[in-house]
Amino acid sequence: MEDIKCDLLVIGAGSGGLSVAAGASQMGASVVLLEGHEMGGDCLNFGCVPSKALIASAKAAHSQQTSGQYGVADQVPQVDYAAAKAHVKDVIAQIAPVDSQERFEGFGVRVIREYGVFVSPRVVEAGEHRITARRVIVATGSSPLVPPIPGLESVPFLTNETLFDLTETPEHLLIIGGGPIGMEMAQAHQRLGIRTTVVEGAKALGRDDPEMAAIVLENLRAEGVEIAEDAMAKSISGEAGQIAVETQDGRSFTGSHLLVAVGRKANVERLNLDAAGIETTKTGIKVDSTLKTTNRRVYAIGDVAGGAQFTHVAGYQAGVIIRSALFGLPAKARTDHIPYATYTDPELAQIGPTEAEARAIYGDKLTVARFEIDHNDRLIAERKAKGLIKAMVVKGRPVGVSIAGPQAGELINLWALVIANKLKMGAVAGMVSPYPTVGEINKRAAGAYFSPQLFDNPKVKRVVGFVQRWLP
Ligand SMILES: Cc1cc2nc3c(=O)[nH]c(=O)nc-3n(C[C@H](O)[C@H](O)[C@H](O)COP(=O)(O)OP(=O)(O)OC[C@H]3O[C@@H](n4cnc5c(N)ncnc54)[C@H](O)[C@@H]3O)c2cc1C
Ligand SMILES: NC(=O)c1ccc[n+]([C@@H]2O[C@H](COP(=O)([O-])OP(=O)(O)OC[C@H]3O[C@@H](n4cnc5c(N)ncnc54)[C@H](O)[C@@H]3O)[C@@H](O)[C@H]2O)c1
Repeated sequence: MEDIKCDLLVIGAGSGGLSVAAGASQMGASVVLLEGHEMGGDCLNFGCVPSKALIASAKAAHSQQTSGQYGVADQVPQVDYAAAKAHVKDVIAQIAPVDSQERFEGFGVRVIREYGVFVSPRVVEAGEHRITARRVIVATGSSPLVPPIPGLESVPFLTNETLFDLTETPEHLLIIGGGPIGMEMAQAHQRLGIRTTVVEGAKALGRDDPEMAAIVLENLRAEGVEIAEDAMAKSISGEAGQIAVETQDGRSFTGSHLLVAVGRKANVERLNLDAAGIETTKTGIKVDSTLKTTNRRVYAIGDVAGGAQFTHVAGYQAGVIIRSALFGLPAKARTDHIPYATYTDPELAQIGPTEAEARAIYGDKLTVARFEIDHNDRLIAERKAKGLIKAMVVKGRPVGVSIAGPQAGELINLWALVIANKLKMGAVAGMVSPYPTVGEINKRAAGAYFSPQLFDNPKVKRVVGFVQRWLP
């Protein structure tokens, strides 16, 4: 057993752990990084990157099928599913060097490719190494939740960890779960020519504003994705190539392949957290607003910390704890300025509370400004003008924004800046956007906030009338 002492021990080389290790080592801390599986974690290997690469294949196929509207004859795309998966692997390989062991060793990080296990509040063992660190950061991520649905264990099924390795073309993909994974993968497969059915126990995209989700779901259904809602999977039967999902209300759905996408579970089992006095909750490791666990020398960040499960959240939290662990400065993690997007077509993006959530919090103080994306000239030119933006505004400041439409994930960036810096709607209204851009949507939403105050205001009309009488 080799004994190692260091300033920071980071457990998990995914989005959160790598950000801490890169930042802390380059600022002069001695850092040990443990990774039991693939460098890069879920995002690079089984999550964001492969899913967005497959969505790109699907978009290419869809463009061929829909080019007739631009005067360029439609064609039936010749999809090679295995080649699309080869493209996915190639994209992962292009990004992998950024997350590689070699790159981190170049920063001076000691990378150990083993799973870490706490043996005491300050000591972690990993293979033949015993590490004592001033501070420990648990960034072990999450894994697909496999629900205890009777029969699931007796049929072959896919999760996000195996889907991107599948090269045989499914004839009919059944997906249990209509969250972001289910809906992104449903549309991607449908566009690649694969019949797709989503079996959702409650409402598809149910975490989003229902009015915004409906815009996305309508388009997915129009493209042929079958979406069954209020369809809680109760039992599963069949065999490879012929799998049936029965729902609680007696419906039955059959497909050739099954993808299970019903949420995540935090990766805590291997850690032996009891030995370190670290408590957990139902969703992950218990942390306070500074991301400290119940062991004050140990932080938890990213998916394992049980909050919003996104790569940019893990990255943001990494910055917060570097401030506190390296410089001893107080640093609290905010959540009000965190955006997220679902990369269906159209996309769905959110920051802060939805309209219903904002009404519950702010009551009469809330104003909701809306702009129909159908009136954006650039999107009209591209025949993609469908969608909606809503800004939830309190005392002139946006607290939340919802966007359903093309490039919603890009458009929400501006609001992330505005909300992070507590800017007012006037800052967005006063900005000049180049014409014709999709980004004008944001300015139009701000305009929609001010127009009742300017155009439906008798006082303004009286003042203008008065001034006009006296102006030379
Ligand atoms: C299909 C899919 C698509 C997604 N798309 C997006 C997206 O578009 N945008 C977005 O923001 N988010 C997306 N996410 C979520 C995103 O992938 C996660 O939020 C992010 O990866 C979390 O980072 P993390 O550092 O917490 O964990 P991870 O990236 O999962 O890294 C944790 C690492 O810890 C390792 N580990 C676990 N236990 C131990 C141990 N005991 N010792 C050592 N190592 C250990 C694991 O092997 C893993 O490599 C997606 C997720 C999925 C599944
Ligand atoms: N674009 C992105 O940023 C992106 C993309 C994919 C995943 N993610 C992250 O990964 C997380 C996990 O995604 P997810 O889609 O697996 O989970 P999710 O929890 O968001 O959605 C799971 C869905 O499965 C349904 N469900 C649960 N049990 C069921 C059953 N027995 N039968 C039928 N339906 C059932 C739930 O009602 C829910 O709608 C997301 O919350 C997100 O944080 C992000």
